[in-house]
Amino acid sequence: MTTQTAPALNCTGLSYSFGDAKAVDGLDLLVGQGEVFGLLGPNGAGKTTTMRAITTLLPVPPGVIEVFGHDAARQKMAVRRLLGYVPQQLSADASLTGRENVQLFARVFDVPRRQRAARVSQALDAVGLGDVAHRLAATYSGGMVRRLELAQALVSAPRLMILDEPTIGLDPIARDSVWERITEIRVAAGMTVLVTTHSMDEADQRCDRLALMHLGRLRALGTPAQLKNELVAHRRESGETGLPPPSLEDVFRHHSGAGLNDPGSGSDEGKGAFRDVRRTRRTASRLG
Ligand SMILES: Nc1ncnc2c1ncn2[C@@H]1O[C@H](COP(=O)(O)OP(=O)(O)OP(=O)(O)O)[C@@H](O)[C@H]1O
Repeated sequence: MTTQTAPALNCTGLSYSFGDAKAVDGLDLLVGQGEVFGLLGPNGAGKTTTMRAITTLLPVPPGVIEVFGHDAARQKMAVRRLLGYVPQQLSADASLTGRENVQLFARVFDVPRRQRAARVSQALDAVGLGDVAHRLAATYSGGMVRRLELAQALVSAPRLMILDEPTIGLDPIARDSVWERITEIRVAAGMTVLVTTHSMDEADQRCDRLALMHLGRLRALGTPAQLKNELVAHRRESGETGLPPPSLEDVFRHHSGAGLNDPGSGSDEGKGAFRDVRRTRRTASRLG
């Protein structure tokens, strides 16, 4: 299989533990080229751990993760060259201008020196920051910072873009603006997108397929419509009648026993609380 025909991502039996705690437990995932694939689940489900393993930031054994046919353990650098990653944490430097932030990533990702200036400008234009690239990132709004982080990841022309909660803490207009840019770039560059979100609307409207994780395991997989239809069928078989058509939120409550925004559930109870505070603070400082 060549990198042109291989799936963007093939994950087979991915497991990862922090000490005795299993964060990911035997996950299988196949993401086709060009898909926008949503990884969903309550806090602590294992989504970020999965993404970090795919980016080669966490060690995995050979034969577990392949990116466009390249083994993440054996061909780490080849995999890294194919990826763009926008982590949850702030990755832009407030004391640099927008352009300097993207230039920094161009150097880190070893974009050839002669192409650098053009690639930096292209990435900034692609996220709609070309005109404000001379301004310090400290003066950007939360949505602009997120778009700047997208530009940082884009400058290496990745074939698989990994976005960990790209719209967290943004207002609806900024969210739409971030997604519009992601969609435009994806179509123009034929990029595959793997994204986590806690927003039901985003998952429903923006993702081609979704995987629901809970406590490190895959609980459901399909298009948003398929997942809702499966719940309709389940309700029919169990004699639950008179309910309105299920939303994605209902689907996730069904599979995980909690809504996507509930901090933890079942044996994971309470694990999300501190993380939510940290996240809110991060977002506040980003906006402030
Ligand atoms: N560095 C770490 N050290 C110890 N445990 C960790 C570490 N990172 C994650 N975990 C644990 O692994 C599990 C999965 O965490 P992970 O961050 O992958 O979940 P998540 O689905 O991304 O959650 P969220 O939606 O809150 O980002 C959780 O129980 C978490 O507490």
